[in-house]
Amino acid sequence: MDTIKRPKALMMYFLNILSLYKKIGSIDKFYIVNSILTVLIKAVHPFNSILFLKIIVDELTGNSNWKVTVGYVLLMCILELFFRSLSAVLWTYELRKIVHFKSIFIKELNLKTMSLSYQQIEDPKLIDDRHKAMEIFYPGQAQFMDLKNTLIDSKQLIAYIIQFCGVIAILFTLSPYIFFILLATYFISNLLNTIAADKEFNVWSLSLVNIGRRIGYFQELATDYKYAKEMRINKLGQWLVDKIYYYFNNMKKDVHKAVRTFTVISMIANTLQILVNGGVYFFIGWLAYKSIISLSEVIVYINSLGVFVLALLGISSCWISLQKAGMHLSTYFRYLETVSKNVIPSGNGQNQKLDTKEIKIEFIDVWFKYPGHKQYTIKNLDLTIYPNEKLAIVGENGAGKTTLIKLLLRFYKPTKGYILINGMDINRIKIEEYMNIITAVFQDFNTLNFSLKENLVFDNNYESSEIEEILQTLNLNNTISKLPKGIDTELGRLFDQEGIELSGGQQQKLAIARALVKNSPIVILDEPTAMLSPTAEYEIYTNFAGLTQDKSTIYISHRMSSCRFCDRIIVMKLGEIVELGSHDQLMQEKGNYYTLFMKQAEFYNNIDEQNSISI
Ligand SMILES: Nc1ncnc2c1ncn2[C@@H]1O[C@H](COP(=O)(O)OP(=O)(O)OP(=O)(O)O)[C@@H](O)[C@H]1O
Repeated sequence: MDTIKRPKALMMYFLNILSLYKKIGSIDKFYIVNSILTVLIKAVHPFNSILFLKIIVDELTGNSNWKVTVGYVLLMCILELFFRSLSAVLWTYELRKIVHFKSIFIKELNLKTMSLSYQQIEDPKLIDDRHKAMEIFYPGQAQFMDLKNTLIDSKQLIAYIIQFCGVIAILFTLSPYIFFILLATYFISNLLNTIAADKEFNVWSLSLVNIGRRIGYFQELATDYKYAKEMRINKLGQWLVDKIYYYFNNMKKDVHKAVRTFTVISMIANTLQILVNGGVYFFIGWLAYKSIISLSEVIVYINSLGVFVLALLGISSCWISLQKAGMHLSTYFRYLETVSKNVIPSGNGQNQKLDTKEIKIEFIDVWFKYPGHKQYTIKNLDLTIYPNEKLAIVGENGAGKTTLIKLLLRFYKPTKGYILINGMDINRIKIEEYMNIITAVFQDFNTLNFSLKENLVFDNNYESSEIEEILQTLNLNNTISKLPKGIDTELGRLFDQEGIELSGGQQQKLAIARALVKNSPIVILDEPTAMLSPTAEYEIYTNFAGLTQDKSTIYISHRMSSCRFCDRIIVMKLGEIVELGSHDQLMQEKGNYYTLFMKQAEFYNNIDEQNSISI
């Protein structure tokens, strides 16, 4: 839970903003020069009129030389033009660069997220950190911080402090007492505003970010095409709209709470400032009335007081927004520093070369429980998958089949035991290299709103003949060749009216084709064929076996008949292997496999009799 603890926290926020500038400086040094110039121009600008007005009034009330007076007026205007033009140029550069930095930072954040292990991206703490880190670039419901405002406010703060010091020096010459009263007012009102901002920020950070995420999610459910079917079939429209409304109401309450405290405290601070400023104006007037100060001095003091008030307000609002930004940047930097669990500690067999010609996979006494769970999902598992073997895994729902695959894919590490490939612990192989030797298609595979070709190869280059052969084997080539743009046709109509919607079965074939195009020596199919008819599944698996002759393949299917072509079949129950052998062996044993197989055969035979559908 992030709450502000001073003064250590303030120092940390300050250092965070400094780190942000350091990071930006490493991308573009000139931006730092631009920032320094911006601060100087902004700091000095108000003194142009203060100084020249005094000189002009002195001239008018003294020598009264109109030529000199006009000269001063012209000089003041030229300097004013110079300050404004330079500010505009610096501002344009600033805005242009902020877009550039945003794109670099978002890229960095995305790469960081992609580099994290599967287990890490499931961690709610990390999900929260990522969400807050992204908010820097896309300020959402929670309105935490915006990169643009942070960069601008940090420069403004320094400029206001310089202005403040300048006018304080001028006001000191008016009266040291006035100086101290103004200083005390500044500290008290700033303190009050900071307390108000803390309270407001805590409401935002502790409550609204979560509500904001929820609302975002419901919004997605209501508008995203992929949920449209469920929403309509189950008539979820009103239910969802009510939920969004409910959370907006909750948000409203928290916003009211935050804003009420902020308003009351700010009003006290502002009243204090107005009273003190009024007192000082009165004092200046009295000094002029008593002829203690001249007309030009009255103008200088009044202008200085105006700059003092603006600088004070500026310091206060920048200070508040920068505290939020500094705090938020802590999460941002923490997220960027999260070490991926995929990274192998140095000196741990890193960079060992793996012979990928013949792959032998060994599970040695593997036990696994999901993070935060007490029960083991995989128990006491010993298994060897021999080079080019076709292995099927069957078992009831929840038996641990997919979990076993997730361990082999390094989404999680075994709690106990080892998984070896050609004798090497898989967790010692570089993740990029590892992902080249293994591929998988899951039940919940995704097709993307890109072209069919991109869905197959992403950004890789493959020979067209290789892709053709695979598409032909999976019976997809006919469908694709009839399309006007062929393999370049976009999938889905989200971005292209001419895009196509594939049937569930065609999508599954596409996902399998994608895995085959990757040409990895280990291929896993975790029941991606559920939408296919038993005949189509059987055909695909048999053709698939032909395409993967020189690969180690693992199949998970609830259709026993589809596993018959495999060299061996393992039956899992409650995380353990309870049977292992070829189809014939297991049928002879008349154990779990036999029972499952016979039940399904009976079921399909009944259907067959009724509907003349054969498996
Ligand atoms: N991310 C997770 N966190 C916690 N528990 C999980 C997670 N994923 C799966 N489980 C649990 O682990 C057990 C095994 O799940 P798994 O998906 O491996 O089974 P399965 O044999 O593939 O089942 P199915 O045939 O239904 O796909 C189940 O009890 C499931 O609830």
